[in-house]
Amino acid sequence: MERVVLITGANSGIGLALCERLLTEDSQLRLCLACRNMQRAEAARSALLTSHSNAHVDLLQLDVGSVQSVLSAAQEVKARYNRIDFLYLNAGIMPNPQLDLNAFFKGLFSRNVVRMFATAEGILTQQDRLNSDGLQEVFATNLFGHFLLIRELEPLLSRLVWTSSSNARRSAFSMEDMQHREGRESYSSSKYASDMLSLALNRQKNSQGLFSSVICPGLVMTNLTYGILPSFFWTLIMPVMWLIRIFTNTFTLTPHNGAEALHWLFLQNPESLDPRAKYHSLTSGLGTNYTQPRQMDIDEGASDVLYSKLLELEKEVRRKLSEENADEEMSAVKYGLLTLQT
Ligand SMILES: NC(=O)C1=CN([C@@H]2O[C@H](COP(=O)(O)OP(=O)(O)OC[C@H]3O[C@@H](n4cnc5c(N)ncnc54)[C@H](OP(=O)(O)O)[C@@H]3O)[C@@H](O)[C@H]2O)C=CC1
Ligand SMILES: CC(C)CCC[C@@H](C)[C@H]1CC[C@H]2C3=C(CC[C@]12C)[C@@]1(C)CCC(=O)[C@@H](C)[C@@H]1CC3
Repeated sequence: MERVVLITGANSGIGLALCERLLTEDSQLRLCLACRNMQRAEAARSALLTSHSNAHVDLLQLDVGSVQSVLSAAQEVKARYNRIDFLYLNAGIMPNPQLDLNAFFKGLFSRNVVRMFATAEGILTQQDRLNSDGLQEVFATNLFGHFLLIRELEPLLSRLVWTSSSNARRSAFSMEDMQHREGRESYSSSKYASDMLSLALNRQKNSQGLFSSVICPGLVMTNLTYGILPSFFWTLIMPVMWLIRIFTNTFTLTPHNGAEALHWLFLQNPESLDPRAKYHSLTSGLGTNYTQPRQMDIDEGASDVLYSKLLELEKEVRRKLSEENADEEMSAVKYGLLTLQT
């Protein structure tokens, strides 16, 4: 039977590389590229069809950062497919990243240098903002939109794979401020929250046949990293990066290498996976790719609390949306009556 794989943020970087790798693995797959920008989605589809001319590649308009868009896209998915074999929750943003050069140079001469290169701990901050749904943009995109999509598609789903990050850190996340309104590490917080949510989903849903995993692709040259330093700079220092790769196998560098763990999970039996592990894409100094599980720093109790808080927020957001829709209908009726009278 034809398997259906839906990938969010599939038009560039790691998501697009994953599409290439999955089509090479199984040319009979039906891929659904869920993207916010249809022009970029079309370009990605054309690129995939150039290398896999008989591939089945569908497009879906989805802005994971918008509640309305997620709900409409979910309706469309339910109309199109009976089931989704794999849902890759890959779309992600890191807006206005700022590198603390002082901390970076201090870190270079500290015992934590390898850890700094692997996780960017202590050297990277972001500036977040509210979106039109009144949610913090990074939280909405990296976590909540995906949560809502899962909730909408649940009966169709069996495997979930989150593109998380080794930048996810417990100390960046606060249960009292899960959207990270206060701090300047919204990316780290959202990725830690996705790790927790994955564990909670496994705890709640494994018995119903739904399995969730998280991966870290390593440091990869994509639009996301070109937002931190310009692409010409990365190209300039590439020899240094290859050198660093000898000491930290987390410098996977290319989207193809970064997609290693995403591809590896596609080939695994879900029962054999560890719900508390993050699966890391790694590349050795000689350029060999492999996947390695590493334990996550997560409490089961806390992950359940986050799950309940997300359910509460979902209720609130849905109520707000239906009130807005009712208001709009009311003004349309009033406007209709007015035009009838005049
Ligand atoms: N690059 C790296 O070193 C690392 C990346 N990651 C994670 O990997 C994932 C993929 O990122 P990467 O490939 O690096 O970067 P890219 O910027 O190339 O890819 C991100 C993808 O997400 C899409 N996207 C962003 N916001 C939305 C939205 N609101 N709705 C729908 N799609 C959206 C982008 O679409 P558009 O083109 O329209 O912007 C793009 O296709 C992210 O979750 C990122 O956090 C994790 C660790 C390291
Ligand atoms: C190597 C160069 C001489 C200097 C590069 C310094 C920094 C720009 C990088 C060092 C560690 C990097 C890193 C990320 C971004 C760029 C660095 C801070 C990430 C935060 C990118 C997104 C992720 O999700 C993480 C896994 C990356 C961790 C390492």
